[in-house]
Amino acid sequence: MLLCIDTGNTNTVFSIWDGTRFLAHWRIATDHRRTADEYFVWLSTLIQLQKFELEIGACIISSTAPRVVFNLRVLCNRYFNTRPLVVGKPDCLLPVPPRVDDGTTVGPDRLVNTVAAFDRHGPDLIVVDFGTATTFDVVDIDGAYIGGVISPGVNLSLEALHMGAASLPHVDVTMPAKVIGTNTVACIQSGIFWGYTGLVQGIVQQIRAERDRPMKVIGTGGLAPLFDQGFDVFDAIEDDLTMHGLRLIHDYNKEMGNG
Ligand SMILES: Nc1ncnc2c1ncn2[C@@H]1O[C@H](COP(=O)(O)OP(=O)(O)OP(=O)(O)O)[C@@H](O)[C@H]1O
Ligand SMILES: CC(C)(CO)[C@@H](O)C(=O)NCCC(=O)O
Ligand SMILES: [K+]
Repeated sequence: MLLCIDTGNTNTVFSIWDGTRFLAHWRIATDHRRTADEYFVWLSTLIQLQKFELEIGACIISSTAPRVVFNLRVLCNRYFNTRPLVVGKPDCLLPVPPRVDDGTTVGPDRLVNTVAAFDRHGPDLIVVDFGTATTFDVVDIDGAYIGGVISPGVNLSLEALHMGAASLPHVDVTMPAKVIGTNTVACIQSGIFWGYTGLVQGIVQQIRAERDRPMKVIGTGGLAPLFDQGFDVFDAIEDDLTMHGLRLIHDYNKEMGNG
C-alpha cells in the first residue's frame, strides 16, 4: 500500500492507496514541530479505529512547508521502513519537467495538481486551487507546468480583514443572495464571495487571452464547490486532485525503476 502525504501551509492530509482505491483520508493541522512519533501515534489510532490491516510499502510526500519534510521522512523511515519520494526533490522524477525561469522552485502542490489534471483532462488547462493561497497553474499541450498566478487564499483574506479592522468580525464564506449587504457580516461575505468570483473570472479570461487558445478550467481545494455555484467558470471540480497526482507520480517513478 502507498501512503500519500499532502502538506499544505494550513493542513496536512494523509491518504492510503491500496492499489485500486483510496481507503482513507486523514487531515491534521500543519505544524513543523510535530515529530515522527506524534504522527505515528495519531495515524495508528485512526488505523485501529477503522480496523484496517495496513501494510505500507511506499510513501510519497508533497510539502509546501519545507521544514515539515524532515519529520515526515523520519516517519516513513522509522515506522514504515521506506524511503519516501519527495516531490520537487531531484530524485523524484516528474513525467514532464516544469518550464519556468531558472532557479524557480515551483510549489510541489502545483506540480502535483498539473500532473493529475493533465491525466484526467488532457492538455491546455488552468487549475485553480483554493488552498491557503488561491493558485492558478497553467498546463501546456504536453502536460508541462508553464507558470501561473498566486493570490491570497480566501481564508487568509478573511483573517486579514478581521485582524486589520477592529470592528470587523471573522465570518464564514457563503454565497450571498445579493451584492449589496445590509449588515456587516453580509457586506464581508459579499466582498469575499463576489470579490473572488471576479478574481477567478478575470484571471481565467486574461490567461486565455495571453495563451490565445481554448483552455479548460479545473477547480480544486475545499472552497472550489462554493465558488462553482456563483458562476459558470469551471469545466470540472476535483476533490482529490492532489492525491491522484501523488499516486501517478509514485507509479511513474516505479515504472522508471526509481525508488
Ligand atoms: N464555507 C467555508 N468557509 C470557510 N472555509 C471553508 C469552507 N468550506 C471549506 N472550507 C475550508 O476549506 C479547507 C479545505 O481546503 P484545502 O484542503 O483545499 O486547503 P487548506 O487545507 O485550507 O490549505 P492548504 O492545502 O494550503 O493547507 C478547510 O480548511 C476548510 O475549513
Ligand atoms: C503558492 C503555494 C503557497 C500554494 O500552496 C505553494 O505552491 C508554494 O509555496 N509555492 C512556491 C512558489 C511557486 O509555486 O512558484
Ligand atoms: K491543498
